[in-house]
Amino acid sequence: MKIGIIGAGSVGLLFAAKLSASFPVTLYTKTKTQAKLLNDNGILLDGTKVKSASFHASSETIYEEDIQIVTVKQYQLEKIVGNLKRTTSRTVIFLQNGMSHISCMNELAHHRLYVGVVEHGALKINDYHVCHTGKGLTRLSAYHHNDDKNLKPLLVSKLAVFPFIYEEDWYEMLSKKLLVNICINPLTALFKVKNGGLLQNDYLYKLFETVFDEAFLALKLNNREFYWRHVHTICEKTSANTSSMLEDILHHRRTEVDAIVGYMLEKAKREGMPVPALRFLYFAIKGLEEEKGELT
Ligand SMILES: NC(=O)C1=CN([C@@H]2O[C@H](COP(=O)(O)OP(=O)(O)OC[C@H]3O[C@@H](n4cnc5c(N)ncnc54)[C@H](OP(=O)(O)O)[C@@H]3O)[C@@H](O)[C@H]2O)C=CC1
Ligand SMILES: CC(C)(CO)C(=O)C(=O)O
Repeated sequence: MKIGIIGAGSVGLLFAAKLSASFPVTLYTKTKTQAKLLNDNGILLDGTKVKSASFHASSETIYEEDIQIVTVKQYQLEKIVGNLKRTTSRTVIFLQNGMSHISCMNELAHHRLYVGVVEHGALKINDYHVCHTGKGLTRLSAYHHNDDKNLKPLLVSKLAVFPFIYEEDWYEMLSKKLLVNICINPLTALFKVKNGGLLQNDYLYKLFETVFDEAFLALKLNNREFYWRHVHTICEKTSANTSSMLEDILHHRRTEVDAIVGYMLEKAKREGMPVPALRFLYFAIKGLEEEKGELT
């Protein structure tokens, strides 16, 4: 079984490093320069060159392997989706944060589609060097087509140090992660605090809970206590983290606010549900993105 990984950023490089130990992997880069660097040097994982079964990098967009794992950011998906529309049926796994990628998956109904949640931490050091900053697992769930012979080798592969877990309900799986990201990311980016800051400051804690309640209602989930405990626990466990949204703001990069809060605003609008705290957070983060650190 051959695996294609589309996007050679933090997650793409980590997945290529880990999966190429057991499977033939093609890593699709955005530029020819990065493909050449990867083919010349291989992948460095935490400073050590990875021993690959068969690894190749390419900037072509042929995507001919049995499984394609898409690791670009949500706002970079349009081109990839366009390319995937033209390829014949294969197994395609989307690993983006947030939930707005679901709408573009409806354009790819001829593929066997999966969504995933990455609970690892990955940090790209340069075009061929990645650090595995947090050891976790990857959850996968069928968007449609749950009887897929291509996926089985991945799920049962003996990648004990890089496990995959199958989840029955994709909506519940993505909603759980979305709730975590919507409660933690925008507030930490706005107030420039580590994740734990939301638990230590009584006023930020009130905002944290307000955001949770609006998002929980808009997602139309049951069992508030279960989800609240989940979000709380992740915030405690990652209390020393700088959230990815705060990192993006500090480095003057585009954030994933559209995929996270933007998705929720659209959903609430369709349901006719007022979500004032989420609206405020959305525009606050868009405003910070535009500021680029300069005094105006
Ligand atoms: N990093 C992490 O620890 C985690 C990340 N995630 C999620 O995974 C997703 C990916 O994150 P991450 O890897 O950090 O993001 P990165 O920005 O590091 O990686 C995305 C990569 O895709 C490349 N790319 C963009 N467009 C194309 C294209 N058309 N063809 C090929 N490559 C392309 C980008 O190039 P360029 O930069 O030049 O645009 C970049 O190298 C996000 O949704 C994120 O939220 C989830 C959990 C953990
Ligand atoms: C879980 C959390 C909030 C950890 O920082 C995260 O996923 C992120 O920063 O994007």
